[in-house]
Parts: sequence; structure tokens; C-alpha cells
Amino acid sequence: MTRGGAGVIELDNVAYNYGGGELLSELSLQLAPGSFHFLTGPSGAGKTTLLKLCYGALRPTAGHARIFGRDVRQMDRDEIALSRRRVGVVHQDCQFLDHLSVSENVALPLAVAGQGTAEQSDNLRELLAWVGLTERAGARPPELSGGERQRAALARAVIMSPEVVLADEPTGNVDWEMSQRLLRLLVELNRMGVTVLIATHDLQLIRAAKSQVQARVLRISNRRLQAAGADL
Ligand SMILES: Nc1ncnc2c1ncn2[C@@H]1O[C@H](COP(=O)(O)OP(=O)(O)OP(=O)(O)O)[C@@H](O)[C@H]1O
Repeated sequence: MTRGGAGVIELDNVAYNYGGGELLSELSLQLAPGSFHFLTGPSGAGKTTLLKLCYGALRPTAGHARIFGRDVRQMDRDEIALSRRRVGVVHQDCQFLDHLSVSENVALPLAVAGQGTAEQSDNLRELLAWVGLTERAGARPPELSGGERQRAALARAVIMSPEVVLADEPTGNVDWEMSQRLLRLLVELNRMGVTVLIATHDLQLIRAAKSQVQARVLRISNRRLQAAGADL
């Protein structure tokens, strides 16, 4: 079976363990097209691991992970790489190449996909303006502030016009005003139809989002995924 339900990404009774006992168990998640989810839970609970299961960087040790209806177990590396063009990831540590400029880092997924220079520069200009980094296009990543890094990481995640964005602590290490700005960008993407999942410790951010978007809040607790309490 490769076809699942209606989710763009689905985890079906998934477990994961890195070799030292089960980190995630009996975990099911369906990201419906255009939905907005927050994923929370204590440090070390497995949020980053769950995100990696969602984009095929890890394969479940039990259960099924489906990306656009395809079971990850049945996808080879090439197919996973292709599906990654449809899933933008904002990594917790940004993962920039420090010897390249901001614009080169943001454009990297386009270059890897072999897309032409004219197209690249149009997309790139638009995107850098969207995240407010036009003036910083030539800077190297180590010269950026925390908020600039996070915005550059978001721009890189969406340069391939993905259908899904998975953001791992996209507002880590930035002040409240900047975290609101990043949230607005993610909400804007969602309004354009992009499915969004944000992993975050920041419960204040989740509360602030409630007035902007209808979001489902999930929490990893004791290896399992559950709906967060109404206090959030
Ligand atoms: N490659 C790995 N090999 C072995 N253990 C790992 C690996 N990656 C993560 N872990 C362990 O799995 C657990 C969950 O890590 P993960 O990064 O998924 O949690 P998290 O909820 O995202 O944490 P944080 O909120 O601190 O970022 C941690 O105990 C971590 O040490």
C-alpha cells in the first residue's frame, strides 16, 4: 500500500528509536492540506525527530510514514530527494554554508535543482524582499543577527515554492518582536495554501498565533503525541 488518507504528510502508528529504547511510540499524525499545526513538548521529547520522520530524513522503526501518499519505506533516496522539493524545512540550527552569501544560501535549493539563473534571480529578489533581507543579500551567515538568520532560513525553505513547511524552533534566539514577525510570515504562507507545522517551546508564540490562524496544537509527552490542553 502506498496510498494513505488525505494528509500531505501522515504518520500512522509510528515508533522511532535511535538504538537506546523507544523515543516515540504509537504516534499518528495527519497534516491535511492547508492546515497549521504547532508541535510542542519538553526538550528532548522528540520534536526534531518527529519532523525528520515527516520529511523522510528518518524512517520509522515501526508503523508507516507517508509523504504525499507515498510510504517512505518504499521510497529510494532519489524519490525522497524529489519529495524534499515539495517540503521546505527550517532547521533549528539554520544549516548555512558560511562561505556563501545570504542570497547564495537562500538560492542553494534552486541551484541543486538545476533551475536557470534568470528564474533564480527573480524568485530570489522577491523572497529576500518578503523576509526583509534585501540589504543583507551579500552578507555571510556569521555576520547576521539571530532574527536575520531565521528569516534567511525561512526564505531558503520556501524558495522551491513547497506545499508544506516544517519549521523547527523558527523563533529560537530572537526577541518577541522578531518572533511575531516570523510568525506573521508563516501565517501568510499558510493563507497562500501552504501546510505549516511549527515545532516550538514557545507557548507565548502559540497563544499569539491563535488570533491569526486556526491552528491545532500537539504535544509530545511520554513518547506519545496528544492534543495540547485548552490552557494553551
Ligand atoms: N542522531 C541521534 N542519535 C542518537 N540519539 C539522538 C539523535 N538525535 C537525537 N537524539 C536523542 O533523541 C532525543 C530527542 O531529540 P530531539 O532533538 O528529537 O528532541 P527535541 O524535542 O527536538 O529537543 P529540543 O527541544 O531540545 O530541540 C534526545 O534525547 C536526543 O539526544
